[in-house]
Amino acid sequence: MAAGHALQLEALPLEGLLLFTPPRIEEERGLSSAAGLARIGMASPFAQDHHCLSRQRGMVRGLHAQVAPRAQGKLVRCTRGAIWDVAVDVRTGSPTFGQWVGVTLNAGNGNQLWIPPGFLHGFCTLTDHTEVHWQCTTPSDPTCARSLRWNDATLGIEWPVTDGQAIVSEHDAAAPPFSAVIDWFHYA
Ligand SMILES: Cc1cn([C@H]2C[C@H](O)[C@@H](COP(=O)(O)OP(=O)(O)O[C@H]3O[C@@H](C)C(=O)[C@@H](O)[C@H]3O)O2)c(=O)[nH]c1=O
Repeated sequence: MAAGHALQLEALPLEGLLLFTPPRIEEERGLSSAAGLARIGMASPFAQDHHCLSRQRGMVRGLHAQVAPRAQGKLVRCTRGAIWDVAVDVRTGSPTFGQWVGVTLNAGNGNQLWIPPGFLHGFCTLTDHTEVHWQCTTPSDPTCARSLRWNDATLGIEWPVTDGQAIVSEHDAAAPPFSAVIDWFHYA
């Protein structure tokens, strides 16, 4: 990538969350963008790739995490449309336990959210036909999967949809409340 087009990196208010904006070179054929965690001294330990399509605006997926021995970090990007992407700190002992951060990820600027193990993840589509891609540090393992109700009042997440507008899966609608989070992760 040409000099002067650096990867932008923003540390978000909850320790461990990082927002990347890779450089994008616009040229006559379209654009080119390259980013590598190695550029900022992080290993790139991804074990699995996911790609999902949400047909409608206002679809909420989450909140999801995987616990040990398959605790999972994720690097999330939106490759078509836009999402409101949310991470919740559920590391027991963390000074920000129960706090959340939300960012808009969109295909236009290619920004990416790094969510380390210890956070729940969820998103709401802001456009129809939204595609999201994420890389995970561990393979999916249903025995380690944990969910929390996306609209739990204790968390107070500001979603761009009301409870009545949101389109959620049966599984996510039946997820337990915040009080179910008991020692899923430990703050180191
Ligand atoms: C995650 C996963 C799903 N599937 C299948 C199961 C199901 O038929 C379909 C959709 O699965 P889910 O309902 O779990 O998909 P979804 O609700 O999109 O789950 C995702 O939500 C976001 C917020 C995350 O953070 C992700 O890690 C993941 O948990 O894909 C697999 O076959 N392998 C996998 O590894």
